[in-house]
Amino acid sequence: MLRLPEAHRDLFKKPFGTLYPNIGELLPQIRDRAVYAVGDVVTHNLLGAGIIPDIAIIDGYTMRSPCNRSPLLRARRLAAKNPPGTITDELVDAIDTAVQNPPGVIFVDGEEDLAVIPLVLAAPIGTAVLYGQPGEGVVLRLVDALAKQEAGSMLNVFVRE
Ligand SMILES: CC(C)(COP(=O)(O)OP(=O)(O)OC[C@H]1O[C@@H](n2cnc3c(N)ncnc32)[C@H](O)[C@@H]1O)[C@@H](O)C(=O)NCCC(=O)NCCS
Ligand SMILES: Nc1nc2c(ncn2[C@@H]2O[C@H](COP(=O)(O)OP(=O)(O)OP(=O)(O)O)[C@@H](O)[C@H]2O)c(=O)[nH]1
Repeated sequence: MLRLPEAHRDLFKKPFGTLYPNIGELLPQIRDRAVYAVGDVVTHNLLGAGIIPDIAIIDGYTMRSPCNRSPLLRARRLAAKNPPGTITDELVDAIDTAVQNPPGVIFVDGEEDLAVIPLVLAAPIGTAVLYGQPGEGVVLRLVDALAKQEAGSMLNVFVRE
């Protein structure tokens, strides 16, 4: 697995894209795009806005029950262990499987926040990636060459264990 050194955590606390106070404000940006969501609240709010993410990465109970309802029922269901502060090979493999055969819901046993990095690296150009910024709102990153380059350099600060 890859571990995020304590010294570099701050690098990941600032938004890795554009911060919006709510999903409603970014809807025009993601219409006609594949949407990948990281987090239970983000996924819940996308469904509430009538948007079914092509990939949802969640970790908490909040979403487990709604995932048994129609919108995501037909999605491939994957599981991956991922302790806080890490990116496990299991999570990366689940992301690759879901990207190759969407739609998919990845249930993370642990913490899903850092999944944004491998997700941006695996996502096709043009995909909209959304994740929650605690207490501030939702971050949108449209996947382009720069996003992949930045995600690659963020991955470089991790230590392989
Ligand atoms: C820096 C991050 C990614 C490190 O995550 P890590 O896996 O080590 O988990 P950590 O124990 O730090 O956090 C556990 C959970 O508490 C939440 N959290 C973290 N810091 C705060 C905070 N200051 N206030 C409220 N909630 C917080 C996070 O959303 C996270 O889900 C995380 O702390 C964080 O800030 N996440 C929110 C932003 C995010 O997802 N960034 C990733 C984009 S590349
Ligand atoms: N205002 C607003 N805030 C949001 C939205 N989505 C996420 N957030 C914020 O981001 C935080 C984390 O969102 P998520 O990562 O989706 O929620 P989560 O999966 O329960 O969070 P962790 O498991 O702790 O990572 C939320 O608690 C909110 O503070 C949104 O649509 N609107």
